[in-house]
Amino acid sequence: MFVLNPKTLSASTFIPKYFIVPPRSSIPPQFSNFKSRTYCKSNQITERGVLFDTGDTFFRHESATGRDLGVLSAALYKQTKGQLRVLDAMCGCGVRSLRYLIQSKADFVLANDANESHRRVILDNLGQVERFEGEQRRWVVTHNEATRVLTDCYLQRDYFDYIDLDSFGSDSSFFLRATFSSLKLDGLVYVTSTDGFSSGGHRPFHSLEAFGAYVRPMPYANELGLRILIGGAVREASVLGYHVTPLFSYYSCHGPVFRVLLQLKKGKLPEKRDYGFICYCNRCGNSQAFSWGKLGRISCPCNNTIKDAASLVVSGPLWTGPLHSGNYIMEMLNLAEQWGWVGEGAGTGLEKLLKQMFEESDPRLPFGYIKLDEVASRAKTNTPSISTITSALHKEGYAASRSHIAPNAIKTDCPMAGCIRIAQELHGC
Ligand SMILES: C[S@@+](CC[C@H](N)C(=O)[O-])C[C@H]1O[C@@H](n2cnc3c(N)ncnc32)[C@H](O)[C@@H]1O
Repeated sequence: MFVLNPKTLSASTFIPKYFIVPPRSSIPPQFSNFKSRTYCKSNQITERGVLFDTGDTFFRHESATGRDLGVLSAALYKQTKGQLRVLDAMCGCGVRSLRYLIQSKADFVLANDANESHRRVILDNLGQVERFEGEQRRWVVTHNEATRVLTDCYLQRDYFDYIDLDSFGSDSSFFLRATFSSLKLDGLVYVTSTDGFSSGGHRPFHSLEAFGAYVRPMPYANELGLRILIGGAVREASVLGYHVTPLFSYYSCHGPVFRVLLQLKKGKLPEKRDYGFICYCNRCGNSQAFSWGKLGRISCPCNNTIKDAASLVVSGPLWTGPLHSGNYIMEMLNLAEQWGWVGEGAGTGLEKLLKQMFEESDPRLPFGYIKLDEVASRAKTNTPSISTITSALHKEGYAASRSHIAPNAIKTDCPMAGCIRIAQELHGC
């Protein structure tokens, strides 16, 4: 699709064509399903002190935490790079665009939604920015199909610092190549998937199409949802000669919603072992990650071999590396503290989440999580409490943490047999 890479050509000025709105008939049929689903009738809502109207657009209160994380990361970008141009490619009522302008102090936001009927509510919401700040307009609203907007920006060498892709299902994969083409190097993409069927391994051929990963049922399905989303992005970036790494990954059961913040860099993935396959053994409950070279020769320490396909399950290729950067999560937590979003009187949700993400970023912790119900059923005991089993694991020198993805699970480098033994010892067996 893209032959020239203008990022490597000299920069030139251009006249943005954002106001050109194509007739609806120019939207390809696969994107014609733009009817807004009204989850919340026209009403005014305040999110972290920002007032906006949801109109008749698709809006979910439950996504507020995902929006908080986006706003924090965009603000950190602005603080470190000194500039911030955001493309909110599927803006709905424009709440994110508004928050990027007001809270992240974006220099410019292009708010796009293919559904033209959202125009009034988006304009009203973003119109507040000038009313309160009395400054020149820093935003533009368009109603194009997202790939067209992204491709136009790429062709005009109008690169963005931060692109928010908040699409339905597994659609985001469709936009990734055009997104990476219109993003600055070191720029950030905040991408969403709501495809819980693929991560559950219920439609491996669909996940293959959408994310390039053949996924089969495994106990840590919701982590797989994040890993196939990142893995799909790694694949798309590599086609263009780039690589991406996640700064944070966030799962919310409301939807479900999988969100990752990716940073674009030039060249190949530095750590090849971060992209590969994972294998789960139904017989012993252990998991392992492995690269292309070992595919076909995989066996489990319990002597289960790939020939016993029913009990040794392989998924991939997908992202097998870290889900978060610990340092980055700390920076987000510090900023959230400065803004009064965490700490005394701020509610515990965001603080708890960021602290759990920080714990999960311990490099000793492998991919996946172990559900304590599975430990209990293998150990034939009652389910141990998370705090008891994690402190027992720490005492034995293992790394162990909660998982923000699954409330009744732990992440640990202790093999399943060790967890079973500890659970039995805790119950005096
Ligand atoms: C999940 S909603 C966005 C919600 C919004 N970002 C928020 O946080 O409230 C997805 C939006 O994408 C729009 N949309 C769907 N497919 C699109 C496409 N191909 N191009 C542009 N917009 C699209 C829909 O009209 C819808 O408003």
